[in-house]
Amino acid sequence: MAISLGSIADDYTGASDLANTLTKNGLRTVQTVGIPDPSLALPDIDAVVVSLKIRSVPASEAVNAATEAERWLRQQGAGHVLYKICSTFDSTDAGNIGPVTEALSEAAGGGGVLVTPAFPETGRTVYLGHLFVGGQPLNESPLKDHPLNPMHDANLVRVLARQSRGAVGLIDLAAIAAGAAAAKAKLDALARTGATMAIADAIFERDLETLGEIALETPVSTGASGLGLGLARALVRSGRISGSATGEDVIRPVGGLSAIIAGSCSKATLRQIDVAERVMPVLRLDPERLLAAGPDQIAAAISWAGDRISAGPVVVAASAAPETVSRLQSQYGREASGHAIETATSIIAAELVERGVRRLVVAGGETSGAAVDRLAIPAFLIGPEIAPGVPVLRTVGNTQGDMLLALKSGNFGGEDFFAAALAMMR
Ligand SMILES: Nc1ncnc2c1ncn2[C@@H]1O[C@H](COP(=O)(O)OP(=O)(O)O)[C@@H](O)[C@H]1O
Ligand SMILES: O=C(O)[C@@H](O)C(=O)COP(=O)(O)O
Repeated sequence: MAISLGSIADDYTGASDLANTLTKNGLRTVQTVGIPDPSLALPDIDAVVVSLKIRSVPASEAVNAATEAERWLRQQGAGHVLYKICSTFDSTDAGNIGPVTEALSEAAGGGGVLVTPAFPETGRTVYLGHLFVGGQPLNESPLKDHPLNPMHDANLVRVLARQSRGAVGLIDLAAIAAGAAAAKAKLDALARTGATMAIADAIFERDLETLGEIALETPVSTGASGLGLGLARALVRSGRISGSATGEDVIRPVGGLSAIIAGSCSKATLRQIDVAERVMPVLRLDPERLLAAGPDQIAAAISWAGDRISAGPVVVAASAAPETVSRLQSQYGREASGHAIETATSIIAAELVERGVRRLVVAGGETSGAAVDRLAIPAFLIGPEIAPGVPVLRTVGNTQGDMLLALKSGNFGGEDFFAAALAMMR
């Protein structure tokens, strides 16, 4: 198997978002969880997205995991490696977007790296280096209240520079509108002046198509699904792959029971939980009691779900509004509370799978990572899209047999997302 495109995703929902975009744009794609064991049989594919859980870990840990994944992807034939980050540039002044991008670039021989989180399909656009989420600058959007990485600056040149060793430049929309050659010349000129990375503006898909063409001429790029779209379309245009991927056969029914686990506290997920409550039982975990008396709360949640699940899907949610999240964090610390809740939701997910759940929806990036790790699922095939950025996934090499999953990024999906997802998972 020689792949055309390799990607390293900094979280698991982001990985399935990217794999979905690549599949929709014609690349036969597999999402692996970490570097797969050599014994895992993968089908004939054009692209691999290696899911890592490195968005909110110490930078040195993220760099080590990502460079190891890059080495593996190059061994599989990848000429270009995309580092998949969040379309909201989810990061802190300590990293990990800058440190990982610089390390991947150094491993590939250096040169300026193109960076853009733009993903117009979900309302993420970049203009003059400033990220907009829907109609709002990043720092005024709900991401200002993110439980792990609150975003307080929309100027990505500034944000990325704070977490990087090298200088950061800007390829503005005017350069991109002038075409691939002009934009590539700008990237090269910035690199000559010492910039290790350049934030690229992008508002429309055509901008991402231009950026994809440029990125393919370099060994490494960093971006969200929008850049994935640009790269995939550039690969298909170049004739290097046939562009005939389809995910329909991936959703062959698996049967079994179904459940939803939510740990995202994003505005979209909070609304989705409220709406689901009209049509299915919802258990709202009490995070304060969960932190104070973990095992009892977890056992109670499993028992609550166990009593109801044979009659239909249930939702178990830790999610809470920003005020509640801040209260808990000031008492227990940001990382400790996030980690304890992720552990709890992952145990609940694994216990429900033990009790026969084979169709599972998980809301939240970190939450999904913890759940998939506990379930020890090695890889996924990519099925049809439920909502922009969220495909149905079918497990590959899973010891519990085939399962269908949806790993939903906190901010993605319409208000009826949970029912819509389960309607596609039989
Ligand atoms: N009630 C709560 N209070 C504090 N933190 C919470 C609560 N519920 C969930 N969390 C934590 O918030 C984080 C949400 O991150 P994540 O799962 O990545 O969601 P998103 O996709 O919205 O970013 C996780 O670490 C989760 O454990
Ligand atoms: O790019 C995106 O917006 C998503 O793919 C993503 O990474 C979102 O992160 P989470 O909300 O933490 O899942």
